[in-house]
Amino acid sequence: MPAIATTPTLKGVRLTRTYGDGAKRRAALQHVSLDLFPGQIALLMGPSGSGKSTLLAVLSGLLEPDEGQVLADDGGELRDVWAMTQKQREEYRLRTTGFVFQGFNLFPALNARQQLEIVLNWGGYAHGGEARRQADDMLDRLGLTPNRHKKPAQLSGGEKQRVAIGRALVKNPSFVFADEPTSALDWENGQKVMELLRDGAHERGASILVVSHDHRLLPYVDVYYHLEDGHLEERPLTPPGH
Ligand SMILES: Nc1ncnc2c1ncn2[C@@H]1O[C@H](COP(=O)(O)OP(=O)(O)OP(=O)(O)O)[C@@H](O)[C@H]1O
Repeated sequence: MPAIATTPTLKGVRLTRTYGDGAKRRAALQHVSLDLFPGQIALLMGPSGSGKSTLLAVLSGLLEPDEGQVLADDGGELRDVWAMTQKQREEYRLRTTGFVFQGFNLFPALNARQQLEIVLNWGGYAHGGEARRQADDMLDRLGLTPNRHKKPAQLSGGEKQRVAIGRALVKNPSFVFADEPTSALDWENGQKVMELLRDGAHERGASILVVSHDHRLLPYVDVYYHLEDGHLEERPLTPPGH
């Protein structure tokens, strides 16, 4: 188990988010605070409708909270994500954040290598031959070299999710947010995906937050949060008595 830094790279501070108006008003998050650390993979679980996707969207700069702050380490300085202009926030997200979704969200017209190259091109990380080299290097780590010329329609679910993880990690992001990354996969491929995400945290120093319903993911993470009715608590990784 690697040493996890003691200074958080992302701090969610007393986050509250409600949906609807009047009698239909409902709090999806109520004063939720949590810290994410570099080199750490965290799991967020909770019943359906407990606010997991809302928390992920707020922390990743996609959904504005009604109250509270999201403070992110950006170049050694803690910045309030929701005090940035929209343009600053988009630039910050592009520079610092990778996403992995249940439905893979790959570009249908691009092959595996191009899915990674385009991220490097758009973010200005690498171009031309250098982008291709970095994309191929990541595909090799993911065991996808024989598939690098295939488009999503020619890949299995597990292969598509591995490409999606490569796309999230190739720019060496500070944060990776993964929403149900294993739920469309069989358990064998689900385990591979969790190993790759764990390596992304432990070897590349990313802060990774995985949202899932699946307790089998617990052995792959460093910390476990349970969300219920908009309230968050940290729980032990090993249940009492084990
Ligand atoms: N856009 C919206 N408008 C109104 N209510 C919403 C909206 N998005 C979410 N909610 C409500 O907020 C609560 C939390 O939803 P959220 O999607 O964050 O939960 P979740 O834990 O991710 O659920 P699941 O595990 O089913 O994906 C739910 O009661 C949901 O119905």
